[in-house]
Amino acid sequence: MRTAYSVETVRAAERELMARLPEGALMQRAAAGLAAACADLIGRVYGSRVVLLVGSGDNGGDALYAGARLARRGAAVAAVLLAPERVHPGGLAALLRAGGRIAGSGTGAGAAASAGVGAVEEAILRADLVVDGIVGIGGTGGLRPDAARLAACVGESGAAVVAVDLPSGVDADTGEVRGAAVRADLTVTFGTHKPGLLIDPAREYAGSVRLVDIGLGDVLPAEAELEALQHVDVARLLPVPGAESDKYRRGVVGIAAGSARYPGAAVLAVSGALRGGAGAVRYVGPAGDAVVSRFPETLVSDQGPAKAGRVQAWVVGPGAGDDASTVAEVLEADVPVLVDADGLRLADRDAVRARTAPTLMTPHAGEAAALLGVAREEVEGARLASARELASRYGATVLLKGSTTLVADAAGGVVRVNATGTPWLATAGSGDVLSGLAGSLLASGLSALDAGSAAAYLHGLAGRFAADGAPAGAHDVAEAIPGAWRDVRD
Ligand SMILES: NC(=O)C1=CN([C@@H]2O[C@H](COP(=O)(O)OP(=O)(O)OC[C@H]3O[C@@H](n4cnc5c(N)ncnc54)[C@H](OP(=O)(O)O)[C@@H]3O)[C@@H](O)[C@H]2O)[C@@H](O)CC1
Ligand SMILES: Nc1ncnc2c1ncn2[C@@H]1O[C@H](COP(=O)(O)OP(=O)(O)O)[C@@H](O)[C@H]1O
Ligand SMILES: [K+]
Repeated sequence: MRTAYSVETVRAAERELMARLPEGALMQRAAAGLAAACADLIGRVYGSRVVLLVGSGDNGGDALYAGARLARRGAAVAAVLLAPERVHPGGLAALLRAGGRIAGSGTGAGAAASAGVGAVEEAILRADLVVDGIVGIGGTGGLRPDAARLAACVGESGAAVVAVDLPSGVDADTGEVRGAAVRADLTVTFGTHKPGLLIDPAREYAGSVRLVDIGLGDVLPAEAELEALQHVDVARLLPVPGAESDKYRRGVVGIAAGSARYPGAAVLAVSGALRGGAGAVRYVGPAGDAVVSRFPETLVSDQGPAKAGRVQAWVVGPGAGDDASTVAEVLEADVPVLVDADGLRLADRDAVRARTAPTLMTPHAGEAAALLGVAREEVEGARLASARELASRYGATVLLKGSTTLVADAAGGVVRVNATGTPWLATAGSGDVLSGLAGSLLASGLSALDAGSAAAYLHGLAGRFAADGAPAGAHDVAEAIPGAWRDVRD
């Protein structure tokens, strides 16, 4: 499991750890890891041109100490000081001792970045490596103008960019980016991931992320704010039939989807459900012929959901058009229900809130925006807050789809994030496959949080396998699910 902790939690853990260690020890651990990661990234340190962007906090201190290590290995290191009068004194002294200099000064100590704006920009543009130590977890609000200008200049440079702890300008706790931010090739983060490193849009600014162990793990609480399942975690969740299994024990998933206008949505939801581990897939709705001709193993009912027979979880909504009564009927069932697509629009909020069995809602950003009464961009810019808010309003588990998929429970607690997907998944019908898959996992007994996050994981992986660098249709994604499943279990 990859976990991420909020700034508040990190601060508390940091205090506890610092009290046990000699002063400065944590920063030395951080700087050592940072310098090693920089060296790995650029390959050859000796003779390389390194520019440090140094804010007045400890993030800048990390950059300076790491810069000193690189200077000792023969790099030409120049520090751009955003607030020279408040720079980390020990870090600056270490850099100067190691032969580094202050950018814009030409000679060494004493001059400020403001002494030569042109020189600073030129240094950034000519650098092999830029180390962004402007601001880390101490950042608040969007970058201030001086810092924003530097971030823009970094964007124009061909240098490799390493962010210290976080790319400056992104919100550590939420993944929101307001205004300018540094775009990094690599982010070297200390002690634990921060939620922002795993959630778009900030995740995109971070590049690849390397975690440096500074000993914080021992003092962090058991429950994180955010967690990302890995192969082993998903493998543990996936239902595997035993010797005594039969199709009912494995779970029956009911799919109430499709319409005369959109029969394909029913077929795709069934295609996902058949690969989700349930023992049987039952279909109710007007697309029975289309479903059976593609998947003869489906149990098709011409009755409504209430009379369709035994079902351990329902999926309702994909391609449902305006069939509000089926959505209402499914919501009355005392089994887990997944509500997707048109179902999200048609579901009565009070009916969802009144349910006692789990409900899993699976909106994309546009659907979530409509439910929250805000613009789509607002949801895309603040995914974590949006998923949590929706979960709380509906008293349901919410899986917010997109480049990073989030799954949040109504009661709060840890939020799961999934990043196995690929932009190739942005293709019509791939969400229908996901809802069938997640519904199937619900039917086999997983909680809404586990079913949603395991389904998102498999679906993302299947998308990668199906696309493999070329466009794939939603049905290709469904067909790649068994391969994803095997990959996870291996
Ligand atoms: N946690 C750990 O265990 C360890 C943490 N370590 C490191 O410490 C870092 C945290 O250091 P920190 O607390 O000194 O804060 P930091 O991120 O440098 O920011 C404060 C500075 O930023 C400024 N500033 C604020 N907002 C801004 C904005 N929008 N735009 C521009 N500037 C802005 C703010 O200015 P001020 O408000 O004071 O004027 C102040 O100068 C952490 O990220 C990690 O790198 C490691 O060394 C070891 C272990
Ligand atoms: N840029 C992206 N990167 C990764 N996954 C994506 C991206 N865009 C969409 N997806 C995934 O593709 C699926 C699309 O679902 P959805 O928007 O409901 O499509 P549809 O309604 O056509 O079925 C979701 O699983 C979503 O997470
Ligand atoms: K930074």
